Amino acid sequence: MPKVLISDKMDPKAAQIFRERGVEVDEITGKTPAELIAMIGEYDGLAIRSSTKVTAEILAHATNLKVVGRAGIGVDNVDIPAASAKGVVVMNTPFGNSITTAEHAIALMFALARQLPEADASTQAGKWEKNRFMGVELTAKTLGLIGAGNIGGIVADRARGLKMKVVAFDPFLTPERAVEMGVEKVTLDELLARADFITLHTPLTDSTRNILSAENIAKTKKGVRIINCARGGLIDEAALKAALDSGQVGGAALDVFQTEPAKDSPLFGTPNFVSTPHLGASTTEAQVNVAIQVAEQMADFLVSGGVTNALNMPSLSAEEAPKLKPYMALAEKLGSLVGQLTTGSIGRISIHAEGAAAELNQKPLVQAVLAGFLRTQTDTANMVNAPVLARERGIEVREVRTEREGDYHTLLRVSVKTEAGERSVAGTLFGDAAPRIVELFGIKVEADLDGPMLYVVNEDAPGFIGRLGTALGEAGVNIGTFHLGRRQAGGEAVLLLSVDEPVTADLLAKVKALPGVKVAMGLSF
Ligand SMILES: NC(=O)C1=CN([C@@H]2O[C@H](COP(=O)(O)OP(=O)(O)OC[C@H]3O[C@@H](n4cnc5c(N)ncnc54)[C@H](O)[C@@H]3O)[C@@H](O)[C@H]2O)C=CC1
Ligand SMILES: O=C(O)CCC(=O)C(=O)O
Repeated sequence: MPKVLISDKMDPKAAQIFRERGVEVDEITGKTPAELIAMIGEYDGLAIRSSTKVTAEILAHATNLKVVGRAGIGVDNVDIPAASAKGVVVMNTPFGNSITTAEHAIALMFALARQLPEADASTQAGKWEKNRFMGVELTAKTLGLIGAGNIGGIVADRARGLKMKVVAFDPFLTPERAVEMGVEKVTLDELLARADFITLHTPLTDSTRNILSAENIAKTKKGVRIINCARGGLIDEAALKAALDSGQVGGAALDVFQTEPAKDSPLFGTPNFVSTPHLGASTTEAQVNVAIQVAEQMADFLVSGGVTNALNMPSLSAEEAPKLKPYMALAEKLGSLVGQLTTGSIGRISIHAEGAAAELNQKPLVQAVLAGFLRTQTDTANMVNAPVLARERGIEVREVRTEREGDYHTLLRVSVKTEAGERSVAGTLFGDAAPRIVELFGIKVEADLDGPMLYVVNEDAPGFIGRLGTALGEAGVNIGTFHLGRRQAGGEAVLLLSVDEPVTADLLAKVKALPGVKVAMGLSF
């Protein structure tokens, strides 16, 4: 039974779903990195929010870990390259807390416009300072949206309901989507110059870090009010403090900080500064949503191989997964076969699906071929990191589909382009379940690829098989299965033999010494 650790506070629905779906679950929150390192080895899945930092060091000790599930959106607390290198799938729940977070941004905008926290503190202190707190209306003001994705889109919708004009800076926002959202797409400089309120809704990346730098804050309209419910690091906090002190910025509300938990900040106590402790996603509704979603996604993956909302794997529904399973095994074997039989650099790998195979989700098949192929070059290759490794090695990957059936009702062909030309292997499924290779470099064969194997190319001549059998017998090697194919009578023939022991260099030397042998290699699957 797979076992999951919930290491951050999560709605109890998550644990309930894991149990109902046959996944054992421990809820242990508030552990230090060292404590997590000590315990992570026993878990297949790790369900987190933003407190647990899934570092390369923790992943290095996660010997059984298959999936990290983030009950939320931002995954900047997960080292995704390190997870991918280990073959650990990283999932998030991209929509479960969007409305809640957008509402928090709107709440903070009102808090700034009417100085609600300060007015509340003053009133409760018995001061009744009616003349001190003069607010501004939101109606007809310009809201500058930096990042117009899911949350930005909801904020824009609510702001338009408040009769605000919304301008948006987002390099990936299409003009059509901007029209649909009712926002005006502008450059960053234009937004800075025009906005009365600025709200940030981008992930933290190299291109967004310090997007509100001292230089950009200086370009804003005097008295602008700034809201950040996305990620600390988008705003230069020292520059924000200086701009609040000088009055360039009329108010700022931060839900997120460069360093969290933010227990101390020069911003604390600054007039017109409002803060919340990363509460953007903290509503009952959002936490139930993300808890249910993360548990369902992780259970699907651990129990039936379904992949949803993964950041480092193509999606695969829980219904598709069992159907794809034997194809993935075939794809991986074909990739491995072609990798073991090819020497020299590979410029391109093409994966051609024919007949029933062409109707399937191709992405996981392609990744399985690449993983099988690359594992012949590096032990670290897996389904998750294979596309990145292929790209790093300059291998072009092509996908071709032909729905029409050929000789087989379903066929996968893997071709590699080398300096010596294009070579291909092909395989099918017998009874829709058992992978069989049916073509090897243009020669028809019919073989299962399993365990240690001996691959021989020889001139087709009477007596050869007997001599090979004798050589193997004399070396004490037992033959499991024996598959033979040839281009034409008397031409080039191919032999694939499964043997009970790995093929040794000694045995290969003996086989190579037999008359007519052109190639002899040991393979393993
Ligand atoms: N405070 C909280 O509790 C929460 C914070 N968040 C944060 O909110 C962020 C946004 O979430 P979603 O809207 O769901 O993400 P999203 O992926 O739907 O939208 C992000 C938008 O940022 C845009 N973008 C990327 N680079 C940009 C750049 N250099 N300049 C301007 N725009 C850029 C993208 O094109 C995209 O439209 C998340 O990355 C997460 O960090 C999310 C949920 C809760
Ligand atoms: O889980 C939380 O409270 C934080 C949510 C968040 O920051 C996110 O989903 O990106």
